[in-house]
Amino acid sequence: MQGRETRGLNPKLKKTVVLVGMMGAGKSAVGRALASALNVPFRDSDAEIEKAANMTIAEIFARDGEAFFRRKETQVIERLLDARPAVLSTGGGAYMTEGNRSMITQKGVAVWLDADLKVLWGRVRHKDTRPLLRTPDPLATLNEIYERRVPVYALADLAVKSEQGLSIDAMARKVIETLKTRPDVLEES
Ligand SMILES: Nc1ncnc2c1ncn2[C@@H]1O[C@H](COP(=O)(O)OP(=O)(O)OP(=O)(O)O)[C@@H](O)[C@H]1O
Ligand SMILES: O=C(O)C1=C[C@@H](O)[C@@H](O)[C@H](O)C1
Ligand SMILES: [Mg+2]
Repeated sequence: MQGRETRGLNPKLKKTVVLVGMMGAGKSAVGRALASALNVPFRDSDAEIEKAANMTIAEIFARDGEAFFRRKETQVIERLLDARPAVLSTGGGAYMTEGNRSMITQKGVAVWLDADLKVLWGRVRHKDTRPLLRTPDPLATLNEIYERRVPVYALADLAVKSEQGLSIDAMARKVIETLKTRPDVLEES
């Protein structure tokens, strides 16, 4: 997406934008559109872990457990933060660890994609790929995870509200507008 906001302006990304938030917030989908608009690489920690293991996340959780997955997630995020500025979408649980949070804010900028429970459920309910939601009552589980995590996501450097009906490209444009408030992150030239 090379939108009106970026065409001809050539904004320069100086730090990696790390998207954090709940499952279904749009970190992967919006992250891809954002990277394309800013003309920087797109990385996704979940996809990197799956590629390295040659297994899906559900398979990794089942075979090696969540603690193993979390260790891999931290390693992948650390490696990707040391590369040139990019858009990095994280898994929904990555921002819960204090070590991950401080590493992200030190080397990049954390942007919380803040969607409410109804929007999230509408996006994740038809998919069986998220092991944490494989419970007898996945909506109740999503609600519990949401209540527990929201205060932590709120610690992110920046937040962008994801409203119902806002397209992926529109959301990426909204993130760019928010990044423009931080010239140390996005320099307009
Ligand atoms: N703004 C949006 N408008 C419409 N659909 C969206 C929007 N954002 C995301 N989606 C859709 O919702 C689904 C979940 O989005 P996505 O996979 O990007 O979430 P995520 O935050 O990466 O979740 P996870 O933490 O599980 O990786 C996808 O099908 C995606 O296309
Ligand atoms: O919210 C979570 O803890 C998760 C979200 C996904 O992105 C994956 O990282 C995995 O399914 C765990
Ligand atoms: Mg994702």
